[in-house]
Amino acid sequence: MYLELKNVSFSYGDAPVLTNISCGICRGEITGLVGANGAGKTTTIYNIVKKVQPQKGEITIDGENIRSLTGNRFPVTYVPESPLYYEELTVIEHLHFVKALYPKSEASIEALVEKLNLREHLHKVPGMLSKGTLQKLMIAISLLRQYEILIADEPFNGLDPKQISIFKGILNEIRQQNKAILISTHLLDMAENICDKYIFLHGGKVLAAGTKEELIKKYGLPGNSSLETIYLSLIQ
Ligand SMILES: Nc1ncnc2c1ncn2[C@@H]1O[C@H](COP(=O)(O)OP(=O)(O)OP(=O)(O)O)[C@@H](O)[C@H]1O
Repeated sequence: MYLELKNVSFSYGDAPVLTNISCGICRGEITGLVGANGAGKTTTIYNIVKKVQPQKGEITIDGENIRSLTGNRFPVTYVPESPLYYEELTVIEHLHFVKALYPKSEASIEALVEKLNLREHLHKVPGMLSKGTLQKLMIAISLLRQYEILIADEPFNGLDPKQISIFKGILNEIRQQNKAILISTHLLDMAENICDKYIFLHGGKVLAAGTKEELIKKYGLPGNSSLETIYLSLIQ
């Protein structure tokens, strides 16, 4: 595993949210972090992107604790669930700002603007953007950083079918570059459509993890079971 969570537990105050989470993601794969509302997907991501710290356990990348990977040595980029931006900067100013922070990143502003159909919005501030266009700005920003791991929290929120298809194409390119991808979603058909592996979170615990075929075999389910069938049979 490239990124690994080992027995991670986390509470907000006294309320335990994650209990002994152990799982990981590999390079060259898209892993779906799947679970119901409140299962702990965003909190797991917050622990990985260092927004919060686990009270127990550790998170490693290539065997090294993420606490010791500071600055540009921390190879994670992140698409947040709720957009984060500067009210006063336009779309193009956001892109130049992030690009300036990561001068060694090979991503090109021009290519991303083209790919994500952002050209007509370049001189607008975030308050003037639709939800989907704001989400595309968040995706563009995340891809401008230098990274080996892309983490996206409910990235399909607000995207129309064409933009979902474009984003799926981008994810495939990133997978081909042998980078690791973790996507959180409660949309099981979407996860089944794009992910190589799954981590099922339920009540702050890992219920099961693996490829669809591994899960079907492990739990003795019919060979043609959908991800939804697998998930529903496991949470019962
Ligand atoms: N800042 C916070 N303070 C206290 N409890 C929180 C906080 N943030 C989240 N929680 C609680 O932690 C649990 C897990 O929330 P989390 O947002 O990680 O779940 P999720 O799987 O991402 O859900 P969703 O699909 O609705 O985004 C929930 O019970 C939630 O109420």
